[in-house]
Amino acid sequence: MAKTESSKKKSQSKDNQSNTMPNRFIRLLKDERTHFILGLIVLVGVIYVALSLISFFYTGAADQSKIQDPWYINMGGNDANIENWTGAIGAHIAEAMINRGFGVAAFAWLIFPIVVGLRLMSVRAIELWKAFIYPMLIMVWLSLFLGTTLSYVYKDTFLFLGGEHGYYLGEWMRSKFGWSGTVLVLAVTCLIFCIIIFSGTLPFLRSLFKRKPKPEVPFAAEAATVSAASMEVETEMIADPKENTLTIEVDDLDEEDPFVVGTEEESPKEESDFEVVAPQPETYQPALSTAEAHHLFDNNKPLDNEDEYDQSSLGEYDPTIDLSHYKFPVLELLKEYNNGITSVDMDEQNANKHKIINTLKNYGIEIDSIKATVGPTITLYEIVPKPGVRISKIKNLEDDIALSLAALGIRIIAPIPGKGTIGIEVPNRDPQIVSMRSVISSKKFQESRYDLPVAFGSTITNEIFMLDLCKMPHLLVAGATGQGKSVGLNAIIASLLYKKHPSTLKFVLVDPKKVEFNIYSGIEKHFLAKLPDGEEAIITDVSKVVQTLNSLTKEMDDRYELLKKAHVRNIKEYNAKFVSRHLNPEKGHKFLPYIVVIIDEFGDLIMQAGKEVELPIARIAQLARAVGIHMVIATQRPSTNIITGVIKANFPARVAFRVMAMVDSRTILDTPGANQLIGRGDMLFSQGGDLVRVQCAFVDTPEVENIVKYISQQQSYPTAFYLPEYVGGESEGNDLSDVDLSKRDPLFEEAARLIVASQQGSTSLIQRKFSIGYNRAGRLADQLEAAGIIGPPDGSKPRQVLISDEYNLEMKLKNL
Ligand SMILES: Nc1ncnc2c1ncn2[C@@H]1O[C@H](COP(=O)(O)OP(=O)(O)OP(=O)(O)O)[C@@H](O)[C@H]1O
Repeated sequence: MAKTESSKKKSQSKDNQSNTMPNRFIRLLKDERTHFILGLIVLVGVIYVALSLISFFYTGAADQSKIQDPWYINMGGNDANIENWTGAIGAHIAEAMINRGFGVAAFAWLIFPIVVGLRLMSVRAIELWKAFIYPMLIMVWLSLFLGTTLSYVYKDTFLFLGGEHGYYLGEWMRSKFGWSGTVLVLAVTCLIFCIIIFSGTLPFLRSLFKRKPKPEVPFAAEAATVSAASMEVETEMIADPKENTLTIEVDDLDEEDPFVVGTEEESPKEESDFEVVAPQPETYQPALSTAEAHHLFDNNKPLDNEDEYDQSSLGEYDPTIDLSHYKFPVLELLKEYNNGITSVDMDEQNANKHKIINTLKNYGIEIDSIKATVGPTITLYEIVPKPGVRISKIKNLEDDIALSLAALGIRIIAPIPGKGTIGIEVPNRDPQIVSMRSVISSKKFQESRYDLPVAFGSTITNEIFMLDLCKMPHLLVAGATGQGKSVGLNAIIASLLYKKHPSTLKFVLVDPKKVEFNIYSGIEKHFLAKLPDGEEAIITDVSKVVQTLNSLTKEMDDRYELLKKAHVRNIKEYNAKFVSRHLNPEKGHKFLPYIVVIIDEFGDLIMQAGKEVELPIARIAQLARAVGIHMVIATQRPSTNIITGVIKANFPARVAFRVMAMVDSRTILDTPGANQLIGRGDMLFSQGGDLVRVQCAFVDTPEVENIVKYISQQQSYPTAFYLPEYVGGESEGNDLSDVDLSKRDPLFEEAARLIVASQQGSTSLIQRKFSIGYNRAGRLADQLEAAGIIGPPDGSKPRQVLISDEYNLEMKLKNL
């Protein structure tokens, strides 16, 4: 009972406290209605003052003589017969603001109270400092301008257009700086205000200093101008023919623009600055003549020009000597699909820009700027969100943006690595073909000094995308059927054919589908490698594939043997030593061409031959880099039973064409993305985690036929390049296929370290060191052989140790 009494008292005293005068007053001030009423009062005041100012122009002359006290200090003065519409007070306000103050510019005083009023009424929230500073700057300047220029009429009029402020300040400036100084100050301050206040000023001023487009660079100008005109877009084009870039700066005056001039939510600067860039291929060359092309490629050949002949007569060996008249394929064999130039459809660009901005806005995401880079098939919109926007929020809008743009293949990169922006990739309405010809004729390809140059195509920013297969060192290509895989493989082969002499490169082509590589049979004696008893150089039969792969592992072991004898670490050093005649051919030394193994539909092989194929592939992938054997394997079934852990671990470079499911993309690239591609050669390249979106160069069957015909008509070697005969099939090979590396002996790693440290592949050493029986040591040796750490048994001699140091061993153990 007593408790309730005391709590009652407590609540009463609380009520009393909250009802005290100051509290009530604070509540009143916070009340929404109070704000509205105050805002309304301020706006009414503004209207009153505005009317007084307007009225001043009509009644000022008549009232002038009645206003003795302009600042209205003596309010009890004679106010009779004042004609100003707002009475004596209004007349005095107008007189003070206009004539005694800033002239007509005095209207600028009204902006700030309007903004305050609207804010109080919660009608519009505009930043107060902007509403104060900008009008003040304009008022001071305008008053000075009018006061200076119209000073001579001040004596004859009741209306001082610049006010006394303008007049006296102008007088003072003229006395200090003279007329010309005053004009200069006015001009410069005007420019500074414009730069601060209007965002279009700076691009406009810059464009005045930039070079005008030349008539001989007409690309895309027409399209852009036509569509720009139809959209009432003020478009300014700057084309630099030397850099082959086209920059279009757009001042979009579209009334649909969501910003309202003068509001702070979207200032004109932020959305009207829409830069569209369509970088052109760095050096696009029109078709070279055959003669020029010969010249070009002859110069590029590493060892096939006349200088080298001279050097060989001085003692250097020339590996190309047998086919010294070999002519590299010429550009004319390839087709021109377009002029290699990306045109810009401003209509599309602006529409996409608006849709992106509006979609983001619908989800409450404001942006600072947006820029478009137009590529051959994809446009990259780079946006800078306003501070405070969470990146994951934008990333989650992928589907909504795709829906609003009604386009497939939208990819959001948030953030773009190395830049502070967010990228939205949108497919172009009219995708352009990147021709193999434009890629081959590019400066980058022509001047490349890569050992195995592979030109894939063009990036979004129209740069030629090239890689050195030697460095990759193997490549995994995957993509659903019909998305451009075969074209991609042909592009790889074609770029190598354009750069390599038959003496320096051999292909092993595996084609279980039997249709893709048949076209290359014409260059068998120039460029293909095969088994000595192989009838066809293009391998289509699964049993032949197994034999060929095993033969390649033998070639690899033989090459390692040669490298070891020559005391060099890799094929490059070996060949250099051989060319300089430091290696005796009588001792089995020979010039070693690179071998590129290309396997189309690797999935079919794994399904049919399983481990028989996987193990040699894994072994070659692990070891063959140093001896110049590189693999490109392609599959349209990117499932985990085909792209196994062993394959993935050994193929760090991967190309993904479009796949149908995100899980497939993850299998190939370890990340989603390939499921969002648009097909027809749209691909993602990944190495070490970095993803690059590339439009694969298109090379059609007739073009490949032309290249093959051009080469096949020339003098060739008498036969294809013969791979060594594979002899270990019945004995060690069979034993090894029984070895299951997933069930390794617990001593496996210790034994491997022992063998590599001692460089002795001896089973009895393992037996002794670990005090184990002969059978277990033998099993360990077999496992070490299957893992590619030691070679096969060699009679009574210890087995060869294939790993030279502990570092390489650790890498290998990690990948097992
Ligand atoms: N880079 C490209 N540029 C333009 N179009 C392309 C490109 N690559 C492929 N295409 C188009 O896609 C079609 C299919 O390409 P391709 O034959 O390479 O597919 P694929 O993935 O090898 O299919 P499959 O696995 O069934 O052989 C081509 O005929 C061509 O029309």
